[in-house]
Amino acid sequence: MAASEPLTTQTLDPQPSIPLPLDGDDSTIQPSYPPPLDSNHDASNSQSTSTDDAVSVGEKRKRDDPPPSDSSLHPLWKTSLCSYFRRNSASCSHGDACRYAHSEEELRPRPDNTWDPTSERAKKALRSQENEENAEREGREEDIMMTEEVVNDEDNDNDSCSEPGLSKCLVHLPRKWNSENLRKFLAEQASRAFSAFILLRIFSSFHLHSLGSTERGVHFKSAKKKKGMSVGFVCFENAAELKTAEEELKGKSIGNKNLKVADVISRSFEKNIRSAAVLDQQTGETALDGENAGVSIDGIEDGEMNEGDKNGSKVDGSVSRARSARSVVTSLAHMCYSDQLEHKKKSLMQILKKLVRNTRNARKACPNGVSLPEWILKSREIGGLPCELEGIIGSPLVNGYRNKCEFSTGYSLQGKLTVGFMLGNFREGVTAVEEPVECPNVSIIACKYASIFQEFLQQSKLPIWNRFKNTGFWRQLTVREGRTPGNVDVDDSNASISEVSSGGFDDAVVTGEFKKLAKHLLKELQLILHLCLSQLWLYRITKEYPMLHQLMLHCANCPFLNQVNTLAAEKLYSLAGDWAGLGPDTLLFDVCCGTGTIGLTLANRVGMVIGIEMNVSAVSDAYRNAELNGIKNCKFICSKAEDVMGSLLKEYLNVPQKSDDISDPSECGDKNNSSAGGGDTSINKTQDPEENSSHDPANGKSTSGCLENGEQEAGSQFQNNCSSESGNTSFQQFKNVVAIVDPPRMGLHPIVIKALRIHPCLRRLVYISCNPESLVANAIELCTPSPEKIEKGNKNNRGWRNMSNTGLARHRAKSMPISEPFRPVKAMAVDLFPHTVHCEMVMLLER
Ligand SMILES: C[S@@+](CC[C@H](N)C(=O)[O-])C[C@H]1O[C@@H](n2cnc3c(N)ncnc32)[C@H](O)[C@@H]1O
Repeated sequence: MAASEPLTTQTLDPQPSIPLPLDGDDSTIQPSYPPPLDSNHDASNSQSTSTDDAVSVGEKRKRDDPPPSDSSLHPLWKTSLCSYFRRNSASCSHGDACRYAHSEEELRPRPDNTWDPTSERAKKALRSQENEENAEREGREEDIMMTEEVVNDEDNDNDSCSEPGLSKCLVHLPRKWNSENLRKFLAEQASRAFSAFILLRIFSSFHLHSLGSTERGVHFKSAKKKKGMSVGFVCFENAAELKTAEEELKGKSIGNKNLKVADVISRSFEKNIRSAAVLDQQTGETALDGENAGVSIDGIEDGEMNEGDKNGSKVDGSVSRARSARSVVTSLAHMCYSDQLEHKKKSLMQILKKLVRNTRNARKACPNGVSLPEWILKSREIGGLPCELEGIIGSPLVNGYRNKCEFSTGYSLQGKLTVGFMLGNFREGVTAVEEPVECPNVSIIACKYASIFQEFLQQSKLPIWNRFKNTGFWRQLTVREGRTPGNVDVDDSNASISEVSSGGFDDAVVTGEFKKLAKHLLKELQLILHLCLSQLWLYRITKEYPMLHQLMLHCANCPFLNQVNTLAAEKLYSLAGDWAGLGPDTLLFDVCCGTGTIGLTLANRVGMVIGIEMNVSAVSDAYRNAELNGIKNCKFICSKAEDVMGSLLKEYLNVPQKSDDISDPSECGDKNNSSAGGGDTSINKTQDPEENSSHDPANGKSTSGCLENGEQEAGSQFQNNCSSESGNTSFQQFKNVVAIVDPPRMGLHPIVIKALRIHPCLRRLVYISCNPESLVANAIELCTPSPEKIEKGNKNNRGWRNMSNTGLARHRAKSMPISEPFRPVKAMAVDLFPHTVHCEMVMLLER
């Protein structure tokens, strides 16, 4: 029988097709393991390729090969369970020669250290991983570290708790609730309890002593909750009221969440409160409640506290043991750096495998007769990866690498006014702030700034920001350090301190405080660090300037303004440039270009760079950087990429394009413009780049803008004059068109993906990703072969709301206009964030 000829009898494949759920996916896949052990066998195919293997139903193919000796073991030998064993049926006729394991004991781990997913070992590992994750999640939720006062301005003194022990915190409340909802809920519990009590009295034969209505149910003195948070704060009149409430609330659930009552331990905030109170007298604006101010909540028994704790000046150890700034901000810091890199590489490999599984599935879901792309077939040879992951490049600087740190102001678990990192999410009731000194990613300089500012705040007349009440003055300190590329020494630094609202604070007091702060900072910095503070920005966050973009224009060459780890970013971008295959005849699209670093650093290797970026001030920085570095062949379009990508490709590549054709790339650059896009069924029409494009030279009111090199000042209104002068910048000049995309965490907009995919002239795409999950989702759309007939999207289908990103991508791939798919060629991880779980990845896609 020829290898391709179908068997007339059923072949009993030792690896039957077992649908396996995809991670978070709504579909099933065929297991990809084990890859063929020899060239004649495809384990995923139920049809044998070997004539000798053809057997009748119920019989297993026989192999005469003796079992391999240990030294010649194939890496996949016995790494999957034999189907006979799994089915508990008669013993396998291959006996010891069978390539599949006949028992759990015989089973070997796979080369990537995973177990056959059908094995007990794999299931156990999965269960324990899930348990760990649940425990971690629950642990996170239970750690409530509210170190801010929760008294609202409208609350009166009568609401405050006379004793700290009478303050409790309710956990797992609906986020949308406010104080009113919480009070109503508690009141309902009281009336329900009262009804139950009456019924009990009526129908019960036994006598319920002297319980009055007011003694049952949840009665409280005050209850507060802020929308968006999952915790609320309740204060009780006396111990009896508290005890009854705890009993009533025990075991209650709202939605699918079990209500929990957690302790509130008051902290000694008097010192801070008093200093703020001085201000109150001056301005009459902030009424801080010294009695009730600054509560911190955790689940610690009084008995566990030492003397200091009982005074409220020191919090118990267990919360701080569970969470620290170091563990929150740098969760891998407990590993040595080489282990961190290995850990990241392994997780990236797992994520990359999803590209193979999902693309195979997307292809399956589509069309008849479209064969699997070569890279999917080859993936079996490289452990299920879509392409080689060539390795992981470590950060040249492992400690103190962040050149930008944003520190919050707040109270520590000990009630100390602190400048540092928050220990968690405010919505879950965590406002505790801890100093950054133990976080290895923060530089000594940044830590010093934080501590100097913290010192200043102890005696400032202005209060720090209260997240619960949305009041206060000092909120955040941003420290940026200028580092010349290639030089790790700090040569410049600047600090910005944001105050949130000066409304209500006396102008003279504010100005006085600013002066004092500047003096304090300069004195301390010169004394301690012999450093010169080049810029001190005091930000007033107002409606007009919700977010001022800082400029640091002091570094030589092209500063990597948008990246927090300059040296590692250099490596990342230079790799992207190397993979992009650039030359003087290359037109480079730098999509989501930020301050233009990628395009600017590669400008001398290409004919022209077109950067696309939606952030106005980043574009302005890009132009300044270009000007500073004398770069003339870069244009930056200030717009959302989804609004202009299609029209820019059309404009600069000047090629006829029909979306329902696979256009011939050889036609690129020699024809007049014609309509791009069209034929789209998956994307809402109103999002279509053709319709939405504001990149219209004639449209002066456009939201997008374009700065001609060096011609605009920061923040000015951009002229929309960036159309290519057809003929001058048309494709004829550029034989090679490359896109380097560096999107934000959520990845590229579907319209951008579609525009890149359907333009036949774009043969190479370098994808830089700070979130490999979204890279995989985008790559599914870019790489899934086109069906013979595209599916019409159903506009009324709301099922997408519950789909995973990869599920959505598969879905969209089905209705992608017919076009040549890309294929993943190679990938490389670059670690920009040592000690954290984050890792950047570069992938080269070609067609
Ligand atoms: C990871 S950063 C890229 C940094 C950039 N490579 C640099 O050197 O500055 C992502 C950038 O994408 C921009 N961005 C986000 N959504 C965008 C969109 N829809 N269109 C264009 N730019 C976008 C962000 O403003 C941000 O500057």
